[in-house]
Amino acid sequence: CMKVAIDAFASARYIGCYDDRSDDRDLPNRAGNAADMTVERCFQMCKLFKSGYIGLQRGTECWCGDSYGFHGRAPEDLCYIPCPGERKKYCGGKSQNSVYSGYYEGQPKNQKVRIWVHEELIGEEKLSDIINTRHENVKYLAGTRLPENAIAVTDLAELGSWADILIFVLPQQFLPRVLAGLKGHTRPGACAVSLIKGVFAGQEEEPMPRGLSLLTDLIRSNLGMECAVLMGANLAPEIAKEVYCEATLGCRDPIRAAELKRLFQTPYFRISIIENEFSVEICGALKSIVATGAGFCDALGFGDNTKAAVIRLGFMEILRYVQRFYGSAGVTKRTLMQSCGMGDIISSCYNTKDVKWAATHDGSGPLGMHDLVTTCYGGRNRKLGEAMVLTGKPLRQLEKEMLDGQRLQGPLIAAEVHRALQEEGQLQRFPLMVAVHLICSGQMKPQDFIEQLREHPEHM
Ligand SMILES: NC(=O)c1ccc[n+]([C@@H]2O[C@H](COP(=O)([O-])OP(=O)(O)OC[C@H]3O[C@@H](n4cnc5c(N)ncnc54)[C@H](O)[C@@H]3O)[C@@H](O)[C@H]2O)c1
Ligand SMILES: O=P(O)(O)OC[C@H](O)CO
Repeated sequence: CMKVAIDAFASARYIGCYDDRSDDRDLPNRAGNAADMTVERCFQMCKLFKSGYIGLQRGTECWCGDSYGFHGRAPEDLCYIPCPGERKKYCGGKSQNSVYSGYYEGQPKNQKVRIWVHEELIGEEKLSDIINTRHENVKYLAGTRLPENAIAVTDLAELGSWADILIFVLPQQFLPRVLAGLKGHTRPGACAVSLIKGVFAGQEEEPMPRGLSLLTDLIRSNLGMECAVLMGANLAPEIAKEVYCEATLGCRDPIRAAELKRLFQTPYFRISIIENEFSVEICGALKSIVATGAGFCDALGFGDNTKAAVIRLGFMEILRYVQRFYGSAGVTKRTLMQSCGMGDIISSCYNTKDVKWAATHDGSGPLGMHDLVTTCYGGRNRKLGEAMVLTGKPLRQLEKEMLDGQRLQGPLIAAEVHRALQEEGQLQRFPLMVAVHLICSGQMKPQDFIEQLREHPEHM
């Protein structure tokens, strides 16, 4: 996965009031006039120009373009003329455009999506050049043809000054660096969506606050914009194959939530919305700890009964954690029943078992999962949890050998959770998460994993 910035919105989204000049139009294409002008009407009129932006002026004029803001932003009260066909919206001022972004049915494929790529050399070629010429990310999503409107860029400042929506999908440990590159270079009115399953582990020079820090809070505070979350039982190679799946969108603003849903949802990628962003994000992070524990179970040769118990106890600990730390924020059990909760635990804990099966049967597994063997996606936490016990190798060595140097998220998150629980005197109530951390950090023998669960509070 990568960080994506896109210039399209699945419906009209107001950007702001911008100055225009009759001798040098900000949005250069005049689509026409309409006495009953509406925002949607102007989008329809601009269809011919395949523009990402529209500007409405003097109530009835419709302008189209691929950029805006050349003459600067104007005070909002200068765009005071209501649209004659929908008086709740504004259609510009005397020399100002009310600018909207969006797209209409049939157009999205023409819109450009810019993908920020951490530049790497693949042989002698730059990864960004490979993506832009061969339309394949040969390192992180090999075998999937990317659409030609997805353009790889390497300059974060350039990306930030261009994108209306910033979508973050990268391992948590790289986020601070990426935010530093974007800071001060984002567009007014831009918003963010985080797909990162993790928690902020802090940086050495900044002592951590109590409890877990959410990555979305880091995005919000660094970039000064709203940040929704999108999490689900989603393995990238399967999504690339357009296999049916679902995800949960956490977004507190119902209008933005509806817009984002229209943007992301496809016939094979179905989305449920819940308001509580925290709970969606925290579920996405904590499931990696449970998946690591499921990997221990597989390595230790316990059967399906034990693994089912581990998954359920992990599930109950996530619920307990969310209620303990985010209960006052109105989190309900409903979140855990979403794709970001139960669904994700299942996909993380079982997927690579199927991969292994597929691999040993010439790749003829029922889900055609052979691709997963060659990528570092599906169920890595389970897989490395298993390998840690089977090989006895240190985690860092396995990360080098099996994840091409990437850090595994489960152990990082488990360490943070352990710290937060210790601060609150809650270690006893979360024996599974605690045991995963102690095993990953070499403080407990894997063989003692199940011993820690015999007196689980769920059974008391
Ligand atoms: N929301 C969801 O439904 C969902 C589903 C699956 C995964 N995820 C999450 O998406 C995130 C990323 O996925 P992934 O772990 O599969 O990663 P990945 O396989 O997409 O690859 C790693 C990425 O890190 C970038 N990178 C490598 N070195 C870097 C550096 N030094 N600085 C900055 N960037 C660097 C690479 O360019 C690449 O894009 C994780 O947090 C994962 O949990 C979310
Ligand atoms: O490979 P994992 O263990 O990080 O899991 C990937 C996704 O989060 C599954 O939804």
